[in-house]
Order: sequence, then structure tokens, then C-alpha cells
Amino acid sequence: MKEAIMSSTTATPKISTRSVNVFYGENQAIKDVSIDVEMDNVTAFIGPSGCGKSTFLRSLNRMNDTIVGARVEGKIELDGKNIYDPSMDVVQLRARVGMVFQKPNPFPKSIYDNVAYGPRIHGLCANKAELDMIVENSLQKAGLWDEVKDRLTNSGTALSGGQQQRLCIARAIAVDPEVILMDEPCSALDPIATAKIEELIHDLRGKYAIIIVTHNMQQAARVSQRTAFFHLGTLVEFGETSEIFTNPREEKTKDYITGRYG
Ligand SMILES: Nc1ncnc2c1ncn2[C@@H]1O[C@H](COP(=O)(O)OP(=O)(O)OP(=O)(O)O)[C@@H](O)[C@H]1O
Repeated sequence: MKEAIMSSTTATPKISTRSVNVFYGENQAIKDVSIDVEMDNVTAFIGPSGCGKSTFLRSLNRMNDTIVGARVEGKIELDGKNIYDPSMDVVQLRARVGMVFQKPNPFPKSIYDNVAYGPRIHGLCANKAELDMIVENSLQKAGLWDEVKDRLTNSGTALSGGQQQRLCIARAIAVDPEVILMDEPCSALDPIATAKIEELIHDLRGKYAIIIVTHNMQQAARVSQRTAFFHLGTLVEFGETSEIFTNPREEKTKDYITGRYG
């Protein structure tokens, strides 16, 4: 089988995938994808609708486990450890590899409790003062603290869409993840809220390995250092974002970024 490793890097990858296939029943959504994701970079996954971006993203923290009939083959390692190994604690894995979804999905709880939820269930704090500190730090990192510090007991669902999405990012950050997966995090947001999330991604770069699925090529160009282009379940090209957008090696990539399809 041809290995499509299109990333050449000397850095130790945070996530490494080799020959990954993902199936929904009989249908194969991801075909032989091998990719290395580094800590210091924001990595964008782009490609036409249905090409498998979200499916592949979900395989990186085993969210596909929750879909009946979904099956993942191949090797996916986090810090060199196979995440599909039976010894892997999936709850722990999803704390290390957090996820932010298309539609902001705060819990119907207070702003404080949304952020405190993860640290509480993972036992990350010894007392209320420590928890307060985690909540404040997480909201600071998500760029939301100043807007909510005087109303932490208000419901998270009463915030604006953009604020809700930053609350979801704070919730992911609160359990001290190493990787944050973002599945079209701005698709439900207006341009101003989108710009804030993009700024936030800039600020978070380097602290977490970030992978973002986006339909918006300008967004991929703005926020990422590396871009992977998917088509019909295969990884067509993976490389420096500037190269992918100005000098793609593959005809298919060129056709997509110049708007010929997708
Ligand atoms: N839960 C599911 N059950 C069955 N098939 C699925 C499921 N989710 C996705 N698929 C199929 O897998 C393929 C890849 O879908 P996926 O959502 O990963 O693509 P995508 O590139 O993220 O698309 P979009 O950009 O439209 O969100 C599609 O053919 C889709 O119909």
C-alpha cells in the first residue's frame, strides 16, 4: 500500500498517523492517511464537503468511537503511544486531546461551572481557591475573562455565539490539554466573532498543538502554518500553508484553491 506521508519535518511529532483508514459500515471515508502534527504549529485541514476532514479529525481523539458502525484502522500515536491501544484511557485521552465543535455547545450551567466541570471530574484541584484559579486562567487564555468576570454565575447559554465558542475553548483549556481539535469553530459565527477566535488561535499557538478544520481558505491561510488538503477521503497534499496556497505541488490542490471545485 502506498504511504502518503507528505510531511517532512525534523521536529518530534505530537500526533503521528500512519496508513489510517476510517469506515462507516461498508463505506470508506478515510483512505490511507499518514500525517505528522507538530506542537508548535497550527495545522489546517481543508477540502471539499464530504472529503473526510471531520472524520479524520474525530479519529485523533477517538470521538468516532461514539458513532455506531464507525471503524478506524491504522496507527495513530500521541507522543509515540498508540491511542487505540486497549490500555488507553479514553476519558483521559479526550482531556489531553480536547475538541471544539462547529456549533458552540456550552452546558446549560453557569459560566463558572462550564469551565469548572472538567477539572472537577478529573480531580485537578484540591480546593475551591485552586478551582477558581483554573477557571480564571482558562477564561483569560480564551480571551473571555474581561467580558464575564462579573457574571460568572450567569448561564453559559445566555452568552453571544462568539462568547459561547470562547467559553467552549476555555472549557477545553481547563483540563490542561496538549492538543485542541477545532471542527469549523467559526462556521456559526459572524465576522467579528470569527476574527476574535482567529486572534485567539494565534495566541494559543505553541501552547497547544492546534488542528482546525475549515471550509474557509482565507481562514486556513490566516491561522495555520501547515495545511493538509483532503479529497475524496485521501490526503492529496500536506505542507507549509504558504506553499500550499501559492505553489501547490498537486493539480487537484491547485484546482481547489483556485475555486475550480468544492
Ligand atoms: N456518522 C456518519 N455515519 C455515516 N457516514 C458518515 C458519518 N459522518 C460522515 N459520514 C460520511 O463520511 C464521509 C466524510 O464525511 P465528513 O463529515 O468527515 O467530511 P467533511 O470533509 O468533514 O465534510 P464537511 O466539510 O461537509 O463537514 C462522507 O461521505 C459522509 O457522508
